[in-house]
Amino acid sequence: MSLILIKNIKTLLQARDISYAAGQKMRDIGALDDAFLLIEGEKIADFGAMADLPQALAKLNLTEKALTEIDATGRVVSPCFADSHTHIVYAGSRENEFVDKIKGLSYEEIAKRGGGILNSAKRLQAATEDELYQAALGRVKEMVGYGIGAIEIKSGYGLTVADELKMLRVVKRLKQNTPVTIKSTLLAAHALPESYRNRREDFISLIINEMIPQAVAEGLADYCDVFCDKGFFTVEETAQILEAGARYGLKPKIHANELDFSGGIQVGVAHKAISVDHLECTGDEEIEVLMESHTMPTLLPSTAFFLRIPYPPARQMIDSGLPVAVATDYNPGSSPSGNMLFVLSLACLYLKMLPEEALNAATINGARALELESSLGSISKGKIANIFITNPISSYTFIPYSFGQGGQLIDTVILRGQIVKKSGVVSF
Ligand SMILES: N=CN[C@@H](CCC(=O)O)C(=O)O
Ligand SMILES: [Zn+2]
Repeated sequence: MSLILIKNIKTLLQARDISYAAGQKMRDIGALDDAFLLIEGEKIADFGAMADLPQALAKLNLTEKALTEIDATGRVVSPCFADSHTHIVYAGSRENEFVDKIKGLSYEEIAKRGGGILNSAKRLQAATEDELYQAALGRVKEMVGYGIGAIEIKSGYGLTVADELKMLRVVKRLKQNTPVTIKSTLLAAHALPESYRNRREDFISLIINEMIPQAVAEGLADYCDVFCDKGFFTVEETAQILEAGARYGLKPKIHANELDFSGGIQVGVAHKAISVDHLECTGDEEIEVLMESHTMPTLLPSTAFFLRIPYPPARQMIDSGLPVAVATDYNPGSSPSGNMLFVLSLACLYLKMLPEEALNAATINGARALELESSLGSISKGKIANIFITNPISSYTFIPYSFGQGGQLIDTVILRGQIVKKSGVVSF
């Protein structure tokens, strides 16, 4: 079995067994200075202070094992980020809408003119599964370069039975062919197709009677999602779809309260959603509902940045005792970037989160928003060894501080105990 020893680590983050961090506890990032980390096979075997390394090594039979040593002097080592909300299976970009937006059109106005999600749907329907797979694989590699080791990927640009399944088959291939931990979500209720303009109920029936059963029969979906917001799907429609999903064993992770106080948070919590995501329009009432739930509030600051809409009240949420996760929402319309490092900077600057809170939100809380907290998100013995090593930096606060960095901040990424990024190059 392979053995990797990372030694002389300047600071090891999340060095503890934890399943999520909420409220005041988000200020603690479990930092251990002058540390080592031992990886055996796919898993974290041990970690601790450098002073304790000889004892840890004595416990291992080194003569039988090939040992790779990495000197992490001056570097920060962290569990990889878990990006719990993305739409990275898509065809073509939407920079023409970017220009419309600069000229003053809102997201909803662009959508009403046949732009937005319907524009991406047209392009996706014309693309082959292979073309979509190659493009999405490139995005997965790019995201690994930013230190991401787990990704949720949604459908929602297909909008026909065949095309939604085509998207989910691409996600299945990514699950099988990459070392990244991937979860897939059926988001058939992402936008109402033009052909259903005057018969919404027919589209809801199609989702309930065909898309959900077929996606589940092929083993293509882990979760079920609805864009519950003004101009998209109502609370009643959302409830109908989530109930149908539940009958087929799909738990909800939903888009809620991005464009309005839509009731999305309430309907998500009522249906025991694993997460409710976006939450730009959140007030006291919504926070109270979240406080009484196990649902992870998931914030997507690069979307608010790109759409120039108000940021969600993260400070109020955390100060009320809630946990929050952050994710990239990587998609061609509202967040054309999978750069979690930039998301951390936005979380600090505009969500007013402390660096420790932002790092918790992107690691252990992101893992929890994917139900992966028992195997990922912290440095605990027995968890899967998904970790990144930065270039030499002055402190972990440098990560969100140095905004606009590309993946060059991250020197090495290890996924399932294998080095997949070294000296800036991702390969798998
Ligand atoms: N808000 C809904 N869905 C995506 C945007 C999709 C698009 O504009 O293509 C989001 O999460 O931001
Ligand atoms: Zn989204």
